[in-house]
Amino acid sequence: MKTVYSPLHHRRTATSELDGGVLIEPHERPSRAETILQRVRDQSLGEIVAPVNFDLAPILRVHTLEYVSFLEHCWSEWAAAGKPGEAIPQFWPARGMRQRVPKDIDGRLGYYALGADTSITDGTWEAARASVDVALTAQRLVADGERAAFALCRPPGHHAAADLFGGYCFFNNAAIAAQAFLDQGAKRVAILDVDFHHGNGTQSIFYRRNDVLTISLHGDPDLVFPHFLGFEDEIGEGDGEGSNLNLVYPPGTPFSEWRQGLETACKRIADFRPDALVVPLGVDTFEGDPISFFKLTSEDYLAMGERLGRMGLPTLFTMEGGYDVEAIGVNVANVLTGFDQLA
Ligand SMILES: NCCCNCCCCCS
Ligand SMILES: [Zn+2]
Repeated sequence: MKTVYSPLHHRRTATSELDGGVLIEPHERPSRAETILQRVRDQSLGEIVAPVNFDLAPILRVHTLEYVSFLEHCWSEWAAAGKPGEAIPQFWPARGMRQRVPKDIDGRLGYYALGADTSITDGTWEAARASVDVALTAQRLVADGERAAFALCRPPGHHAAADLFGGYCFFNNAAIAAQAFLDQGAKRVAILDVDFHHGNGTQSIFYRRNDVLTISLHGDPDLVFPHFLGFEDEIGEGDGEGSNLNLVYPPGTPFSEWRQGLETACKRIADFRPDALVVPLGVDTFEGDPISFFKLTSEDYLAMGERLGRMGLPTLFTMEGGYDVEAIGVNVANVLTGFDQLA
């Protein structure tokens, strides 16, 4: 399987993440992508491909123009306001407040943020754009006939909604790629999010549509980020009713439990008869992950990949979460190896 990678992810090197009331070194750090890339190379999983540069058009098929413009100018506006640290939202249009975009950068940051865990810094825009190019280049490989491709995206994307950033995400790489399949003639696309956290952004982007089936297996939002979406009664709305499936699991969930959800998801996808499958691949389901609570082992990722391969669908993997940096390379490569073994 080919891997698409861009060194421009290094432009996203935030130094602060607000966590537990203090600023820590961000969990979502450059070494994640470098560790994965090294393992892909060590395992000779396939060619490493540089991305093609795309313009804003594919992004604007998913995200609003105002949001994109906010992301492009946020850092310069923040710096121009003389703020000493990295751009961290502090004020939100909370319940009972007006849902409008103010002029002031503090107000604009809060309007477009779903959390304060994701600092915006110099270079974030460039890295987020490159991450979309990585996803769209991998999508093009699959659309042109590759059985599968791995978009080594950083920053990740599955928490980003049409006009929301957070959870370390800015552009929803998987949603943009899914929309690209449709714009290139696909009738139906399935998105199966295996990250530990609910793919809230992806769900909300396609929630009222029936041409994209969105499925997510994740930790109980009552107990973990994103907290306010991802419950099992969210099945889609309007034309999209029945096109969203959330499978929620408790702390300590092992692969033996998790894989039953994977089976349910695979059956749902087979019934949907998609032309392509997009897999937002987070490996923060790993037993050693510092911010999650499932108990998958590194070997389990081989079985996960193998099951996905058995779907027999053109498949695009987009890198999402996974914060045990020591283990992330093995865990990601195991999914891809498991998938490929059926090639
Ligand atoms: N104390 C943990 C803060 C977690 N912040 C959001 C997690 C985003 C995961 C993206 S896959
Ligand atoms: Zn995650």
